[in-house]
Amino acid sequence: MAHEHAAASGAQALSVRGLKKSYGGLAATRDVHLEIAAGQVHAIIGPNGAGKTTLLSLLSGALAADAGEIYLFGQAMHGHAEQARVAAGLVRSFQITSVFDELSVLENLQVAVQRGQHRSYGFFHASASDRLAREAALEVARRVGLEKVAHQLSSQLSHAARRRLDVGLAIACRPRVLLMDEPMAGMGHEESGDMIALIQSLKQELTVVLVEHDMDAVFALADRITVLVQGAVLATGSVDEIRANAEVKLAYLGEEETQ
Ligand SMILES: Nc1ncnc2c1ncn2[C@@H]1O[C@H](COP(=O)(O)OP(=O)(O)OP(=O)(O)O)[C@@H](O)[C@H]1O
Repeated sequence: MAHEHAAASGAQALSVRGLKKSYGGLAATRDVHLEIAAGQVHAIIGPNGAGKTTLLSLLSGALAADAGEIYLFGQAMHGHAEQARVAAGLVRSFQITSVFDELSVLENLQVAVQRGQHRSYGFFHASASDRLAREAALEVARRVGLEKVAHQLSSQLSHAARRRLDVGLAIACRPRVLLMDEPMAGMGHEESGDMIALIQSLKQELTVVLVEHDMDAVFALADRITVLVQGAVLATGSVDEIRANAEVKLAYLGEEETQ
């Protein structure tokens, strides 16, 4: 597969150059440059209001950047709408609104598979394509540990199961780079552990950009960490480099002191 080849050759999954976004007078993203290697979990951390969610929204295309370039395995994504980025393999998870409460887990996954289908099974006619979509949806349900509740209504899921469904919906779109916004939010210790294991398992297939406040999860998962402060990149490095970085410690200490 091209993606595996890319991972093996150390290719950049995502390159971000000079990305900028202001809300009125407030610069939420200031000239952000990022290089995210294929097959890695790359965490984005930073104090509240640092611009992490804004950055993910700019990458997914939910927000239009004021300036800058975004490349997915060398292919320009800037200037493309969100759906075109999804089709190219740049997919954001945890957009809770994308779950249809009145559909079962499996039906939700099937809708997501069919949305991303033109990339893979577009040449089959409708009924064969429906069957393949259902099989693919079942496979995704297994993949995220929801096979036992596959026929339950999505509205009946626990919080943790719903978050797994969010991951499943994103995987169903066959991402090459998965953007995850606080996957551990609102989870207990054990549920977080399960989510960490799930994200760890995804690394074999894709690249993950992870925004997360739970530092235990970040340190367990990340190959590289980028620290954002006031919309700008303060530092990028390995877990050990970031933990030892005096400027990073100061940025967090500064936050604690003001709270
Ligand atoms: N729609 C908006 N309009 C105006 N300002 C906004 C908007 N969204 C975010 N901001 C501001 O932009 C800055 C960055 O916000 P953002 O949500 O991206 O940060 P964050 O790092 O994700 O924060 P948190 O960790 O609290 O989720 C903050 O100062 C925030 O108040």
